Amino acid sequence: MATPHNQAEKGQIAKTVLMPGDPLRAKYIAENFLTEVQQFNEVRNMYGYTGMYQSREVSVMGSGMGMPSMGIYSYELYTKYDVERIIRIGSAGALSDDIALMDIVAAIGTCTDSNYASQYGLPGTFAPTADFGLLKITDRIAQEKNLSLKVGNIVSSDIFYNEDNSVNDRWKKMNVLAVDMEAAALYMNAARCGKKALCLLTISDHLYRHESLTAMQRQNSFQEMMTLALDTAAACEA
Ligand SMILES: O=P(O)(O)O[C@H]1O[C@H](CO)[C@@H](O)[C@H]1O
Ligand SMILES: O=c1cc[nH]c(=O)[nH]1
Repeated sequence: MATPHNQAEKGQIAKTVLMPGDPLRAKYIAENFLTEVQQFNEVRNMYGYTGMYQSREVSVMGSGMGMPSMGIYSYELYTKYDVERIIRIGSAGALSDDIALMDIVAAIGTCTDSNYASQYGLPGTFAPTADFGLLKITDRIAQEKNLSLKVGNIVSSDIFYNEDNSVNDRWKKMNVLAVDMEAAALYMNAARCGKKALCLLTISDHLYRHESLTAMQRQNSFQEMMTLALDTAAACEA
């Protein structure tokens, strides 16, 4: 049953999986928020765990950085392990003047500079979008918790260190809120596999104000996003 990247047996992974880029963030969630935790993967140190949260089974696994890595892990979860929904919980750089450090962004859609969609041979440009049902649940929970959730478009880039600063200006002019590196591959895999996905991002850097979170702010604000994603998972159908 194992894949080249995941040693789990079928049945060891919950229907809903939270995916941070960093496998140590997955470990942190398992250790601090889940009970009855079982580790299902350590291949390449891409840790994966299943446990209980509010009486519901939830898994959490790292995706690694970039679309090829997210592409592999999410495709395997959807197609080999019968996972129904994946909620990415990542960090992002803000483009918009209306977004502040520690804000949580929910990506209703994601642009990309990657050619990931070329595999589908489409006669035009594909628009990767979040699952509306998941997004509605997250938005409702955020309102109940009085959290500032910014819902909008993002861009998933293949390039972290871009020497051309004008690239950000051009996305910003299209009202793109923030930059990550994985959401587009996740949304495309979900669409292709007939599954559900949502990407939540905590703003760790502002690319115009040149601000970034301290280690302590990072930990606290990521915890808000983690509980928002876990509460969303718990509110989903089994
Ligand atoms: O914090 P994560 O989820 O890794 O997300 C962001 O951080 C990494 C870059 O530092 C990229 O993976 C980007 O998408
Ligand atoms: O600037 C940033 C910060 C986090 N993640 C990104 O992809 N870019």
